[in-house]
Amino acid sequence: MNESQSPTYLIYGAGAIGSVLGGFLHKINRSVTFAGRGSHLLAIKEQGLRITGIWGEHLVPPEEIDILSDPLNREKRYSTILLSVKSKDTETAAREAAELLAEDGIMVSIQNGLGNWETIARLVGEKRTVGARVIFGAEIPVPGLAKVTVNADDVLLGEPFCPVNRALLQTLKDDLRLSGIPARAVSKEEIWSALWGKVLYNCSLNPLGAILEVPYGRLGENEETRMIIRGIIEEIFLVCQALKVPLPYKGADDYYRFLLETQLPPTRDHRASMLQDILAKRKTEIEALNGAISRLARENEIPTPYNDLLTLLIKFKEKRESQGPGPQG
Ligand SMILES: NC(=O)C1=CN([C@@H]2O[C@H](COP(=O)(O)OP(=O)(O)OC[C@H]3O[C@@H](n4cnc5c(N)ncnc54)[C@H](OP(=O)(O)O)[C@@H]3O)[C@@H](O)[C@H]2O)C=CC1
Ligand SMILES: CC(C)(CO)C(=O)C(=O)O
Repeated sequence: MNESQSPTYLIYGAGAIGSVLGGFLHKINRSVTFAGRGSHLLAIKEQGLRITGIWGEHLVPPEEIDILSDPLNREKRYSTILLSVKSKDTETAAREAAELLAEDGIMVSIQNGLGNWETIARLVGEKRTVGARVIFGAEIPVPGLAKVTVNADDVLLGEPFCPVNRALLQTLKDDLRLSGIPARAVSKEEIWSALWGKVLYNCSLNPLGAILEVPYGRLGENEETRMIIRGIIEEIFLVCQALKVPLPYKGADDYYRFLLETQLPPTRDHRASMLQDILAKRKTEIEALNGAISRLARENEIPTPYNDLLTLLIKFKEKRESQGPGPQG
């Protein structure tokens, strides 16, 4: 991007997080195109996109909603693609979006879990791949409405593999901040460390929240769930040690305290995205979270019974929700 050009944003996966990011970028008059599917996309096309919650109200009226399905939009090449699909859809969505990415553009993974950055890099090249750590919460309570529920820290952006188009990366960070979303650009080491830090957080809370069907806060209040959380964390630290992953915490004890005392309080009322997936009968991101930990642990001969069990229970719940409870309930 040269000085005179403005970024062109494509939100690939206009669900909860993508709608909030796209809606906020629209608020500061950036060029934003939405790619999505289902009832939410239909609703924003017909009635516009409404954003509500802790960061205030905003409406993108229907006449200002730019949807990728417009044939002219499919001819365009976008400078900055924000990939905001669930991890199970990364391969397909990134492959589709790769066709629309400018040669010197960036594709930013706005996702939780392990493996997404590598998949994107395989499809668009390491020089166009950017990682993000997002730790604000968003939901779609009804189609057409995106609600910002909680915020635990700034959005972090960084180059996971090698230098990318830095002007675009800086512009994205500046645009997010200008729009009202706290964001920072960080080094390669910090973005990996932040991704794994978020994996620790999601692995500790999401499957338990989804299995027990309670908000995050309840998991920290009960001795039983705290014991399980501790087991999950200790196993992930063993895997990180074996893989030499630079975690932003000194050890399992240190992180356990940080989770309970610092990270949990501002997100106490949040229902894990994994719980929202189960309730909506969607597949979860367990394979990119505890499932990925179990796989990496097996490769390194590390026993991870807590992560293995939670992965199996979530898979059972996914099937039960999609196939129905059966005669015994
Ligand atoms: N929601 C949250 O609070 C947070 C989420 N995250 C992470 O952000 C990522 C996105 O999560 P979230 O916004 O909740 O997910 P959503 O399911 O709300 O949004 C993803 C959207 O992308 C659509 N989609 C999937 N594949 C394609 C495709 N090939 N083409 C077009 N649209 C597609 C989905 O449609 P369909 O539903 O039909 O599959 C869905 O509408 C995840 O990795 C999540 O872990 C991170 C922090 C917080
Ligand atoms: C919303 C958030 C950031 C929890 O704070 C999350 O990561 C999730 O629900 O999976």
